[in-house]
Amino acid sequence: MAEAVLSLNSLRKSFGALKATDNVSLDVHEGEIHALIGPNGAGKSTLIHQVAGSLSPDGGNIRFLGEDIGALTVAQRVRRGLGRTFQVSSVAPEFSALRNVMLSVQSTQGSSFRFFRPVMRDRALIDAAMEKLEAVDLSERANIPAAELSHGERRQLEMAMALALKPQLLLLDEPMAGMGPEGSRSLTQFLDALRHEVPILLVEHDMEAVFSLADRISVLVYGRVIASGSVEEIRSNPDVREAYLGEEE
Ligand SMILES: Nc1ncnc2c1ncn2[C@@H]1O[C@H](COP(=O)(O)OP(=O)(O)OP(=O)(O)O)[C@@H](O)[C@H]1O
Repeated sequence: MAEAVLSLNSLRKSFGALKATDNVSLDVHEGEIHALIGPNGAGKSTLIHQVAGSLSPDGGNIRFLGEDIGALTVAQRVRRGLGRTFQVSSVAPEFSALRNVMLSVQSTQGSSFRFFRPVMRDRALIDAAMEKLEAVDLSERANIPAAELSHGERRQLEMAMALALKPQLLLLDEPMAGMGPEGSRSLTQFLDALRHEVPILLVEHDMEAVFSLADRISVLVYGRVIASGSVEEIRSNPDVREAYLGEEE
């Protein structure tokens, strides 16, 4: 099997006596959605922050595209192709949706656009940004200031901005949160297709979405992975039912 796009090996992180990440190993391969689930406080966000680079692990390592990225900053990881829909791709509320995505596209272009005339540069940027807005079904709202978008539309915009950075992997921390049923359904469809372009590490509380999307699921409880496997394996695992799913049924 080809090397994983992302692999976490024996990752550890404590806050005082609390082991928020307790020897976690997991990986994400090309073409897959690996979902990370677990009760509140299990350590999902803490893990995502370590991968993104906003939190340093106490031990273990993180390999991304064959490279140990543990010493890299958040921005360096983004430039390597580690994408996400929070924090880094922060939306400028006064700018239109289009302008926000153009800024993301521009940040991947380096200095190459300087050699074009300004109008040409804008045309190319606009086309590239519109393509991303179309991908997330937001092109009709391209000229609306981000501040005037609905919650769901804003999440679509964040996704377009993340995709504009040409990620090799996407970290999604609760993308369904605050979406209505229709928004969740259309985002589920979108992610279903997106996995073939970019693999995804998905933290999500919406079990319907997780069970319909995940190729693999890892279950985190008190910082430890207590089970990892296919949707069916996780659904039928007695430890998982007791520790987690049972409380919802
Ligand atoms: N900066 C911090 N300092 C101290 N404790 C922290 C810090 N960040 C998280 N924790 C603790 O670490 C544990 C894991 O928290 P984390 O937010 O990663 O869980 P989670 O699985 O993402 O929860 P949720 O599903 O509610 O978002 C919790 O007990 C939390 O209180």
